[in-house]
Amino acid sequence: MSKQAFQDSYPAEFSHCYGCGRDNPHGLQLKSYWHLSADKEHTIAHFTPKPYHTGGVPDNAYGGLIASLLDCHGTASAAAAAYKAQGRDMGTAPILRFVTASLSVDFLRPTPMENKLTILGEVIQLEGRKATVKLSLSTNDQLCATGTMIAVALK
Ligand SMILES: CCCCCCCCCCCCCCCC(=O)SCCNC(=O)CCNC(=O)[C@H](O)C(C)(C)COP(=O)(O)OP(=O)(O)OC[C@H]1O[C@@H](n2cnc3c(N)ncnc32)[C@H](O)[C@@H]1OP(=O)(O)O
Repeated sequence: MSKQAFQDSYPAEFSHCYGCGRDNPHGLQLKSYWHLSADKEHTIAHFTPKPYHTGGVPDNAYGGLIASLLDCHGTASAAAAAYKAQGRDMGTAPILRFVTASLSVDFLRPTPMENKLTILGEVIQLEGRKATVKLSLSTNDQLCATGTMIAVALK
């Protein structure tokens, strides 16, 4: 299985996203991959917050950062699952790209700043142009946030 990040297969015109665009030097440049565990096929990404990603107090990450990480990992996971369902490698034509139609986030506990964050995704439904993605963000084995996304493939 390819170890290329999903986002690195996006065409150049789709590579400017603040959350995951490889051509956005001011962005988060999130990278997502397949992650095979014993029981399920997930997608995974990691991100280590910088001190300026803090929320109200320096120890904790800003909620908007958490939502951004789930957002970009979710749409990338939807695209990867759609390519896989069609038996195609990511990035092959015709290009499949998803945007966020809805995203709900539950912030379960404050997210500490000093550690690497793990973002997991699971595409639980793929129907027509619509993907439903379950998301989570954890650190030090502590679940900090969960999310549900509806992503829609661009026409
Ligand atoms: C800024 C855009 C740039 C685009 C080019 C770049 C793209 C590649 C760059 C990748 C970089 C990463 C991106 C990071 C993730 C973002 O941050 S994306 C930016 C934030 N999101 C947006 O700006 C999206 C704005 N919304 C829209 O453009 C349109 O509403 C949508 C989502 C494309 C849907 O419109 P549409 O194509 O007319 O589709 P529509 O027929 O209404 O709906 C299709 C299906 O989705 C369902 N659906 C639509 N909306 C919803 C909803 N809110 N809740 C539930 N279901 C819904 C419909 O019910 C329908 O379902 P079925 O009837 O087929 O079962």
